[in-house]
Amino acid sequence: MASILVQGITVYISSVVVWKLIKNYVVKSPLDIVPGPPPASLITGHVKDLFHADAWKYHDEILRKYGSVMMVKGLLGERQLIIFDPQALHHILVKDQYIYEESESFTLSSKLLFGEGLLSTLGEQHRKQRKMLNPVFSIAHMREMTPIFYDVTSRLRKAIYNQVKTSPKEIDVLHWMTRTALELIGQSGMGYSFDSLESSQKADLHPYSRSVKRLGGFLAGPLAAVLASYAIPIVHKFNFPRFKRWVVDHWPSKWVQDIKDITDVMHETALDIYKTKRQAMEEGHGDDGKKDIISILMRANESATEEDRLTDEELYGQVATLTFAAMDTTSSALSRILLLLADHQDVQDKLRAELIEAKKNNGDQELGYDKLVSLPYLDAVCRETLRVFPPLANAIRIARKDMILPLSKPLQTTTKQEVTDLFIPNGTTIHVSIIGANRNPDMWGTDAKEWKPERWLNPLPDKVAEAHMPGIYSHLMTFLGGSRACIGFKFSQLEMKVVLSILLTSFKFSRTHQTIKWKMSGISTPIVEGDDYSNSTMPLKVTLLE
Ligand code: HEM
Repeated sequence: MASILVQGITVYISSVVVWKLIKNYVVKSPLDIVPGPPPASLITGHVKDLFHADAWKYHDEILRKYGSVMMVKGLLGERQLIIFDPQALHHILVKDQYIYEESESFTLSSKLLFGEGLLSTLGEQHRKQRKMLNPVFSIAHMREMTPIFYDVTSRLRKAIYNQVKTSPKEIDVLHWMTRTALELIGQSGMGYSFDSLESSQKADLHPYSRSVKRLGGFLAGPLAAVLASYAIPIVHKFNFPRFKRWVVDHWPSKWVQDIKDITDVMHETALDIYKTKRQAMEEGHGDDGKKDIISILMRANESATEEDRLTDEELYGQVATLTFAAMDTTSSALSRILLLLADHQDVQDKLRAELIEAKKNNGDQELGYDKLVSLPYLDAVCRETLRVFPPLANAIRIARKDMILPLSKPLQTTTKQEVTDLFIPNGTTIHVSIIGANRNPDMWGTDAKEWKPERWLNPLPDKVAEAHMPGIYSHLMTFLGGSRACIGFKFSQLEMKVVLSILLTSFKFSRTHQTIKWKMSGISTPIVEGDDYSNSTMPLKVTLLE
């Protein structure tokens, strides 16, 4: 009986999906039937090229050949835009941000994974959540949290020291950066410990981070795109959670069962953290004066007006969202920096010298927030890495109605027409090319693609400021701009700087014989060339300094 019911539901959902595909991409291909300037003649590639290992070469190619806008074929044959023209980005992310919104498939999938947090809400609800959360990420709170960062990172140093104390060793740096990032968001975000960082076994990765890593593999590819775009919105319309759960439990597909197990682990972990905090608060002990993000948020929420107050579901949603958003992004950035330092030993030596000198001048004590964030060379290395290699190369938005999108610079189509704005039909998918914006030679000069930390030690070219790129960080789009920009960007910088200051004053990092590639679907992740795509690793040789 159960299997007949599940089969019936499968047939129903499949037919609705097939019908929607036909309707969207055959009957109504929006860029064909709506009048306006001819962006279709910009079509030059396929969106899947954005997800290859080393896909930034593709963005560089766009820059070289087409300027700052390119039209590509989507995974299902539909037309999508890749854009990094500054004025167009200002419209998409700031001026008309409520028209160019996150896609329904993204917000609904986020809701399934993280509940009612920042990543899955839109409009008024999102605005209300940001209003409560923005103050929690203030510099004052970052300052207060700095000792927690040092405490966790000292445990990381000890773990690596134990492995390399007798002789240099090959260490999977990504593994350690992921564990550290998770423990840091656990301790400073929720006052919760995911990982003592004592064991050096790979198997000791917390089930939460194992699940997030597996999830990345499952969500890449056309099947996940079709499900997220078509099946999830259909299923979402049925408001019978227990019935939906029953169907998922009986669904005869290993893929679905694996995703279910992964999301269950993520959900249960976040719920456990949230319930413990809520209980401590209700019993009037444990949370008073705690400096972690969720404790501060819960206290602020208690005294907020009725109209601003977040519900329990929304508070739980922030726990799940922050844990996810903080882990792989910052560990990807830190792994990238350490790889670049391994390739540029001169930069590594110079940075180490700055850190040792600063600590010496601080009475051999670890630097506090203000001294650490103002170290010029450390800052230059971090900025330059986040510019050339942003962990998230693209952000996706959907036009919710027909729009005219102005451009900073006229654009030549492949049929040699010049256009100063683009007609964007309702429903068009837009890839905000973060990496294209950050490497634009019109702003950064002819060496825009090169990694040169020194460029931040001198005044930036005038064109950088004149472009008015709407990014919240250093004229870069790495953390995006507008009201959905990354809320944790100061947190991530503090994390990077504390980890680098501790590791580089204790160890030297160099390359092994293995070649590292970067997988670019979602958050960039390193893999060893020739290895399975789902096995992200980044081995480096680590030597204890005298
Ligand atoms: C190098 C590290 C990081 C990078 C490059 C990064 C980048 C980004 C980007 C590009 C977005 C916008 C995504 C979109 O709208 O499509 C975003 C959003 C977000 N990030 Fe980060 N992030 C980083 C670290 C963090 C950390 C450490 C936290 C939390 C402590 C965090 C929390 C969030 C949240 C909650 C959002 C959603 C904001 C909203 O929709 O209002 N991120 N991040």
